[in-house]
Amino acid sequence: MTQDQFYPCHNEFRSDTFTVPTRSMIEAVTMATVGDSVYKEDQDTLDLEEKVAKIAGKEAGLFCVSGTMSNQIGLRAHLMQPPHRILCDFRGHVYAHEAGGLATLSQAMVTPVIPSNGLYLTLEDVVDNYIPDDGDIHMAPTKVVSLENTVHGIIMPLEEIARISEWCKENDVKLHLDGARLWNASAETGIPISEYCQYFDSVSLCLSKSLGAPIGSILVGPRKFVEKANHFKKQNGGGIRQAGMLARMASVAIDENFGKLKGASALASDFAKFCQEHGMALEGPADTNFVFLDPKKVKIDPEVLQTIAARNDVKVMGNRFAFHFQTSKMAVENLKKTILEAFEHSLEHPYVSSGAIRLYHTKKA
Ligand SMILES: Cc1ncc(COP(=O)(O)O)c(C=O)c1O
Ligand SMILES: C[C@H](O)[C@H](N)C(=O)O
Repeated sequence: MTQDQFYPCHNEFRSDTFTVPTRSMIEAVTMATVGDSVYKEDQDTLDLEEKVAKIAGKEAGLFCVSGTMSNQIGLRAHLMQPPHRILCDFRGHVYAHEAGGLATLSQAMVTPVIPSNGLYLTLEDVVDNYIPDDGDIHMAPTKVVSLENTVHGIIMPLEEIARISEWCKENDVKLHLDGARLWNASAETGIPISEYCQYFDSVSLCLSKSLGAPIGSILVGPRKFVEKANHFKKQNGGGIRQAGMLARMASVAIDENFGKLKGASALASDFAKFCQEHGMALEGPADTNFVFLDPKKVKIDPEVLQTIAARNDVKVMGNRFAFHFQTSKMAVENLKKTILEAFEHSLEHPYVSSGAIRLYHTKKA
């Protein structure tokens, strides 16, 4: 990537959601169909839904404006009659970052579980926290287990997913995957998306994160399930009219950028190694495109980090550093300079956070 080819987000480490449409995506818009996708009359949208459903090995797909929408309407479509609850990782986006949607749209309780291995949920974590539907009127029974892969950039092993899936089937519990970054896991492991998805009743696959599409996620699952989820999509204002332009861009994103995900992970691994070599502890392994510093051990003041980052022309947020196919190597070097300066400052002035450690530290976010 030469200087004049830098993407506007080349120095963006807050999230891979900041990736921007490529020239080919923008050019594709001029050929997009313009049917009304609420009436299922937009061919490009139908083609994208079918394409991703096929990639996932599922019957049907539903284009949604966001990952939050595809997760929340998917979980809602699984949940029939309150009182009920979902079980998920305490870091799970469906619980931690979707504005309490489970409580409002699904009237659901949540069991947020801290993984006993510190990495990802195991079957034992699920069984130890599951509430059976046994008539006990004090309880809200567990009706859905919602996993996330990757979770904080960590790849959940297929074997563990298979164990949880088998148990869910035996116990009449639905299994959903927030697969916002399943693409990243698949790129790293070489395991096809469909092999991961086979274990789930539903999967939300984001196109607007590491793949670089401007908007969109696809919820995949059985056709009847997707039809019901579409009902909730419309109910919540997600019925988009001429979605073909967005669908076209997303389709190009899949075709052109999936192969670039490993490169982003390589940049993340390099940065993780740099941090560790300079005495900074990670919160977990940098399996894919995220590096999380352990905020309990690396006591960097987020505001100090932001000030130093601005001086070095990089954008950061909290203790997470995101890498994507539009990240420049120059920006990674500036990030290393930034974190080193902030870490050295913290050794003299350790930061103690008050309240929950949150991903969003900056007032602007
Ligand atoms: C793991 C995960 N799931 C779901 C979402 C929601 O996606 P969106 O921001 O498009 O609502 C995000 C956000 O990037 C995410 O990180
Ligand atoms: C957490 C935030 O909502 C967004 N999903 C991100 O990963 O940046």
